[in-house]
Amino acid sequence: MTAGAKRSADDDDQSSTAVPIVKTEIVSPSYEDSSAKRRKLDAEDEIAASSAMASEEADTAVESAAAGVGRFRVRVENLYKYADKKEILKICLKVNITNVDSVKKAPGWGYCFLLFQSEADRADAIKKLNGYEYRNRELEVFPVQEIEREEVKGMAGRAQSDVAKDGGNDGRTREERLADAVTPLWKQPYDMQLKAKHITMMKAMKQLRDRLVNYFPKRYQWMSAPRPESGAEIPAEEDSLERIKRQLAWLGHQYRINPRNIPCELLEVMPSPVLYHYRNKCEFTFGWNEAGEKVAGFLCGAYKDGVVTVVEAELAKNVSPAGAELARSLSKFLRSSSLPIYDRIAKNGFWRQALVRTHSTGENMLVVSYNPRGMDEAGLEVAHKELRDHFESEKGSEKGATTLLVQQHEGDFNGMVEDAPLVTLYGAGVVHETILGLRFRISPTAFFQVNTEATNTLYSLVRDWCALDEVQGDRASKILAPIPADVVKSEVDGTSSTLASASHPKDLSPPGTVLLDLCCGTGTIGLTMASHVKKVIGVDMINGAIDDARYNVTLNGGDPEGKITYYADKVEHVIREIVKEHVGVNDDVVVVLDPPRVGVYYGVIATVRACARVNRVIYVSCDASQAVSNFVDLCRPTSSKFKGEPFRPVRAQPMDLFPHTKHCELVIEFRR
Ligand SMILES: C[S@@+](CC[C@H](N)C(=O)[O-])C[C@H]1O[C@@H](n2cnc3c(N)ncnc32)[C@H](O)[C@@H]1O
Repeated sequence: MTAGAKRSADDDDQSSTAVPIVKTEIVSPSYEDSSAKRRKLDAEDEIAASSAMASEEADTAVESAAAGVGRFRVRVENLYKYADKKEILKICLKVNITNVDSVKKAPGWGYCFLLFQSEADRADAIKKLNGYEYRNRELEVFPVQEIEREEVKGMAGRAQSDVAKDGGNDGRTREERLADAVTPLWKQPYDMQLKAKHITMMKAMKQLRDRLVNYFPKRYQWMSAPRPESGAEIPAEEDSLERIKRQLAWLGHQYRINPRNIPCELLEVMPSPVLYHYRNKCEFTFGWNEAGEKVAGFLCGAYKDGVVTVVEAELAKNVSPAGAELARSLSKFLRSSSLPIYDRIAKNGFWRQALVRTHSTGENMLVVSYNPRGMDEAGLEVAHKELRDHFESEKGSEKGATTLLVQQHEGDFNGMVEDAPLVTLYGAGVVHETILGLRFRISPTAFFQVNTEATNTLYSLVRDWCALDEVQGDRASKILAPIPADVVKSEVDGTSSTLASASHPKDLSPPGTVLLDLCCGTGTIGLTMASHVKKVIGVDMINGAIDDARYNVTLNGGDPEGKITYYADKVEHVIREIVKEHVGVNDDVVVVLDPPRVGVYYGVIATVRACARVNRVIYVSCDASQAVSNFVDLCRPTSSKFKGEPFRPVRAQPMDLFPHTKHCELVIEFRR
C-alpha cells in the first residue's frame, strides 16, 4: 500500500517557501526573557513526558520483531510511514551514503533499519543521516545491537529457551510482561496517564508554534505583532513581510494568553469512559508460550533479541471479554489442528495470525490468516474444514465467531494485509456496531475506531465543533454572503489564485453547508451529521470501507434527497474534483479530516486552503506529533504552494481512546 505522495525531498523543504531566517537578529530584552522562560518550560515538559513514557520502550519491541537480523544496523526513526525502500535509498544518496547493504522496512512502519558491512560505514551513516530533514520531519538515527544469524533458532525451541535464559523469571509475571508489551502505561494511575498524554499534546502544539515562528524573517517580530482585529479587511496590496505579520498576528497574542505559551487553548484530556477490556478489534499472533504450548496471543519481546514467546491474549488488560474467549478457542484449535503454526524466523509453517472484531451488537468476526505456500486446493480445503468445524461448534456461544473468514498471505509482513484474498467460511463476512444511535456495517479491512464507547464521545465532540447550526445564526449573512462577481468570474475562467468553488458552478441549489468527510472509513462521522447539512461528501482509499459507507446510508434510512456521495480513492487524487463538482459558489464548507497517523499528503491541505468556501477544518489526529506538518501547512502564510488565507487553531481537545497505552486522539478546530 503506498500513498500517492509523489513529491521529492525538495518539495517538502519548508524553507523553499518560507522567508529565510536571518541569523544576526536583533533581540529585544523582553523577548530574550520570554524566550528563556519558554525554553525552560519546554525542557520541563520534555523531562516530564519522557519519564512518564519511559515504559513505552517495550511497546516498540513487538513492532521491531520482524525487522530481521544483520551485522551493523541502524534504526532510522521519524520516517514517512509510506516511504518505500527505493525512496529510503534516494535519501541515503542525497546525503552521500552509497554503501547500504540492505534496507528493512514494512509498509506502515514509521521507521526502518539500514544494514552496513562495517562499523565505520555505520558510524558514517549515523553522522550523515541523523537530523536530516525529510518530509518536514527530522530523521533520528541510532545504532542497533547486532545479532548473529545463527543465534536465532526456530520459534518453538526458542520460546522455551527464552524461559531457560532467565529461568522463566525476570522478576515479572506473565501478566506483567504482557502488560508491559501491550499496555505499557498500566502501572501508572489513570490520572497520571492522562497528565502524560496532555504533556505529549502540549509538545505537539509547541512544535506547531515554533515552526510557524520560523516564517518571520526576524524572530522578535512575531512577538511584537499587534493583536489581530476580527473581521479586518484584507489589504489589496501588501508586501510579503506585511502579509506574514497580518496572517500570523494571532500567534503572538495566543502566546501571551495561553498557559505554556501554546498557539491555542488546549483542553484537559477527556478520559475514556471505559478503562479495561475496551478494544473491539485485536490481532493475535500464533506461537508458543513459555511451556512450549501453542497459543494465540501477543508476542512479548523482539525477534531481534531472539525472543519469540507468545503470551495468551486473555491475560491482556485491553482485550474484550469476547476477544479473550475467541483467543482461548483459537489456542485450543491450534493444538488440535493437523497443520503447523507459521514460524516467523524460518518462514515456514501454516497458521499465521488472527484478527478479531467483537461488537456490542453481539456480532464477532474472526479472520484467520495462513501461509498457502506448498499447499494444493485439496490441502487448503482440509484446513478450511478443520477451522470451520471447530468454530461452527462454538457458534452462538460466547466463545463463538458469528462470522469466520480466512486470508491467504505468503509475504514476510507479519500482520493483517489489506489486499490479500479473503474467503468467508461462514456467516455474513461483516459485523455491525451502533454509534450515536446509527448502525454501521464493518468489513474485515475497513477502519473502525477500536474503543466503541469512547468513539461516541469523540464523534459528539466533532459534531459540536463542526458548528453546523452556526450557519443559521449570526454568521449566516457573513458565511453565505455572495462572493463578488469578479471573483466568481476569475474562478470560472481559471484566472483566480483561489478555488472559491467550482470552476463550473453547476451547483445552482440554494446555499448551505457542505461537509467534506475526508478519510471517512465506513462513513461514521459524516452520517452522524448528514441530517444537519446540505451535502456530505466522503472519501476513503479502502474500497471495502466505501462499500460499507454506501451500505450504511441505506441501513440508516437511505438518502432520499441524494445529498450523500462517496469516493473510493485517495483524497489527494480526488479532492480538487470534489471541490469543483460539489461546492457551490455560496456554500459554507466544513472539512472533517480524520487521517491515519502520518496525516495527509500536503496537496490535500493545499487544496483545502485554496477553496475559499472552507471556513472550518476539524482535524482528528491519532498521532499529533506526526500530524504537526499538516497543522503547519494549514496555518503557514500564503505562498505559491499554499494559496488562500491560512487557518488558525482555535481550540484543541485531546481524548483518550486507548487507556494504558501511549496513544491519544487530538481534535483541533481550525478556522479562518
Ligand atoms: C483514522 S481512520 C478514520 C476513519 C473514519 N473517519 C472513522 O472515524 O472511522 C483513517 C482512514 O483514512 C483512510 N486513508 C488513509 N490514507 C488515505 C488517503 N490517502 N486517502 C483516503 N483515505 C485514506 C484509511 O483507509 C482509514 O479509513
